[in-house]
Amino acid sequence: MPVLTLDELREHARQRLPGPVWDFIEGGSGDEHTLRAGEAAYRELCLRPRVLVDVADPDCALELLGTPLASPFGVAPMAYHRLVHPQGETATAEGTARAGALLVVGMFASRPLEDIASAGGPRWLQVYWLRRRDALAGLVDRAEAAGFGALMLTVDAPQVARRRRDVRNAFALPADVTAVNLDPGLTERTHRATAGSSGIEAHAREQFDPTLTWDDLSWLRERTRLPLVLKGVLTAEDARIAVECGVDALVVSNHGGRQLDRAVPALQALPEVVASVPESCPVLIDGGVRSGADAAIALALGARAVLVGRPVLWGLAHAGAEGVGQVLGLLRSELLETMALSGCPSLAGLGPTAVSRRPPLRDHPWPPSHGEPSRTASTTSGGLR
Ligand SMILES: Cc1cc2nc3c(=O)[nH]c(=O)nc-3n(C[C@H](O)[C@H](O)[C@H](O)COP(=O)(O)O)c2cc1C
Ligand SMILES: CC(C)CC(=O)C(=O)O
Repeated sequence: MPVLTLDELREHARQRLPGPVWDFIEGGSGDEHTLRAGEAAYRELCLRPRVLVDVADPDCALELLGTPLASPFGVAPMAYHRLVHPQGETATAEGTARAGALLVVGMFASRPLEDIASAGGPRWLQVYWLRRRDALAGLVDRAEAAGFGALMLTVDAPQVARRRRDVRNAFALPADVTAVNLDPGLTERTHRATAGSSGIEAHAREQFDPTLTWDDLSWLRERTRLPLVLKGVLTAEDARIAVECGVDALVVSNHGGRQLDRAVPALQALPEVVASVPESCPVLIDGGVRSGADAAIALALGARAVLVGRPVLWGLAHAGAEGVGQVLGLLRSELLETMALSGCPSLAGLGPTAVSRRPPLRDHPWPPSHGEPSRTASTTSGGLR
């Protein structure tokens, strides 16, 4: 039976993975409020389809920071793919390359960068700011040598948030899953949970540098010729500073609800970030994208591309490279269908007027007063406000 929805893949993955690994992937921080709100934000919006437009040949290819992509989808950086499949990131890279999507490899990848690069698809590297600046520098040099197209610095994790599922499960990495691109001394702590802390949280508290400020960015900016992308920006204020600091692109993200609980949903933050940066600074988004229609909504509100996290791990757990290809292929075909049925055959045609906020039910007078101007005309007829 072919897999028709991401939810089906999720269920296959849930059945296959050990409970604590499933919880590590699916879980969020705190009360998981932001985790739930991230997906729900997409359900609050609707598409405003236009009709009688030639949609015989919808096209969703694009170029992002010089990287050509078959669709505006990328794999969000995620640690330790070998937790869900023995081939880990090399299988993810194969599936992503076949789909012509972007792969953002995590600093805590469980396969060597050079092996991942051999799949040949478009790839960027994500890093955290470690106390050991030499380890960060070494990775940047390797990424350049291995043909990575950009460097993404995650800035929403001065420390890793408490994720209660992981604390309850005393989650720690199995001995055969490690961040192989870093010196073993740096990652040894991930294998040991202690009372009240998962191995991952304890490791990050030791290794992540919480003193990082905007002033430090110049070190990284000068260290690499690669475009620099900041991941984890949620406000217009920070977006403006990032551009002043020479950042080339932004990812609007709350880390999939895994860092600050009660942080604003990424979709809600997107318009203010887009409005505060120049056109030359692409804005990406991640968190809660579960269908091509979700992606269409984010693109209409100004995202240049959409990163997808957990669903890619569901596909990887289910069927390795093939499963990753299924996830990205499904999203691309759903997006193309949404574009065709909305009367938007090109990404350029997807703008804010393609989206409308779903008005609360009480705003629909019933029975309708035909001929009377609708009380809700302003919310239903002019796109998103
Ligand atoms: C298992 C897992 C590991 C992650 N590891 C990282 C990481 O190493 N670096 C990072 O910047 N974000 C990491 N993230 C966050 C993702 O990049 C992304 O922001 C989030 O998963 C997007 O939400 P989604 O899963 O709803 O698509 C991780 C997410 C998950 C689920
Ligand atoms: C190793 C972790 C810090 C990876 C991460 O960012 C996450 O689990 O969300």
